[in-house]
Amino acid sequence: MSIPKIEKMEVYPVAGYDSMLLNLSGAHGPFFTRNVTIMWTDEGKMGVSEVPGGPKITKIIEESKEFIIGSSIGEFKNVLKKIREKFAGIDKGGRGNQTYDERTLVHAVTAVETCYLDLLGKHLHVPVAALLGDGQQREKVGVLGYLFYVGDSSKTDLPYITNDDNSDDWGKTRRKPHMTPESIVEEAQAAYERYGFKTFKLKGGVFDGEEEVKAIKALHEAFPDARLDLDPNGGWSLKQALHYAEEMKDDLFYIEDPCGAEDGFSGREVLAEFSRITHMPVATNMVDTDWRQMNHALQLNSISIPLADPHFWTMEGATRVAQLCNEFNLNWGVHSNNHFDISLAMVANTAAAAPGKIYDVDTHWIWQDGQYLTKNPYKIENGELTVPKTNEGLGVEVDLDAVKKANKLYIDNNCGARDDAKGMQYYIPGWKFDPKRPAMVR
Ligand SMILES: O=C([O-])C(=O)C[C@H](O)[C@@H](O)C(=O)[O-]
Ligand SMILES: [Mg+2]
Repeated sequence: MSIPKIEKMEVYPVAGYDSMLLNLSGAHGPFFTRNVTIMWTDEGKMGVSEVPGGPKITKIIEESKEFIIGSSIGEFKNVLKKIREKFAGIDKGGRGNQTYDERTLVHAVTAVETCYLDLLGKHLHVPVAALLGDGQQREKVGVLGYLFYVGDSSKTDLPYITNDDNSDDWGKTRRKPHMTPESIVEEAQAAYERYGFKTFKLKGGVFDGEEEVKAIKALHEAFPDARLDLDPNGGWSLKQALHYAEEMKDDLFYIEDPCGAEDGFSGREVLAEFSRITHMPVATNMVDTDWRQMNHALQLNSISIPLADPHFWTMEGATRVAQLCNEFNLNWGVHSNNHFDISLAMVANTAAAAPGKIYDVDTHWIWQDGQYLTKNPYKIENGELTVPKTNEGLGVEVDLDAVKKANKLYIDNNCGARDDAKGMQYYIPGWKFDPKRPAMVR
């Protein structure tokens, strides 16, 4: 039997439409960007991946071609090793202070790794989940409803999308402003009706903490059985975090990055103090984003729910974090950014391979649902994604015409990496990011 070899590879920087979602980093612009990579084998099969956008990541994936073209799908780990060696040291600044990860190499390695895994799964007739860690653990993966405060895009002259989906309340409401506790509940209700979520996460770090506490209390009243999470991305001081946590202790199921580095102490140290005082389950996608940080976070007992995004841990790395969580009595979850349906398939397969009792995974998909780059997108039903054991590879068929259209949208609008300050400056002239102040508090 011959082993397929990679004959061709293309990286497509792509853009899709987004709502004016608010967070500590500011306001999402009208377009979100991603890098879609496609590899073709000499047997004519396609392997696909999706990672965060921006030209720095595009460039590394492009410059990795020399190791990829001509390799067999069995050689993928050696290829990844060569890429890691060639670009070692380029992410010296780490993930940065923004809500999103500003590294480049981890994302580029994920882009390449996922294409090979997709091809291997197709070649071996198994889902990617079966190739990761200890193999596929489940077919159903719980997903949370990711709620955001949404700004009034009509206050800007930016080309935000409106009226793109009038099929139900969720489609209608997701492009409208949501700035009060009542309106956040309406958002949750509409999302629940379409997707059936059992867990909701509210993105905080937007208003003064007291206001966000009100939104959580309103959500708890409206959905008394739902598991709730609030994530201000480390924007509160330890003192503030302790105060708000006390107020929400009967409402939250867990809390995410309530505080972070301050006064010369690392985020891991400060979260360790928070955890010890409150005994609350604490999730993070900010302080244990690589193994060195994870080592310190574990020694300090800083957190109990590492959110291992496969886009910045790689699919194999995120599964390894899940194995560790399972052995060490931690709970594994997933972080996300805006994404298309290829990433949805990546998250579904990784979570399907995560052993033990995992938390409902994050996804921004509900804000993009309808903008498909595949012909058979995964669906969220009853708050779950399904990865059938009969799937092959990621379980999606890429729609090349749709990818090319999304690439044109990226080029025509001069898109690049994410910048949430621009949209925010329409609300507050001269607005600048401050990792310790909610976006609307200036
Ligand atoms: O859990 C998180 O921190 C995120 O999802 C980070 C994202 O950057 C979120 O803040 C967003 O999309 O604005
Ligand atoms: Mg977070």
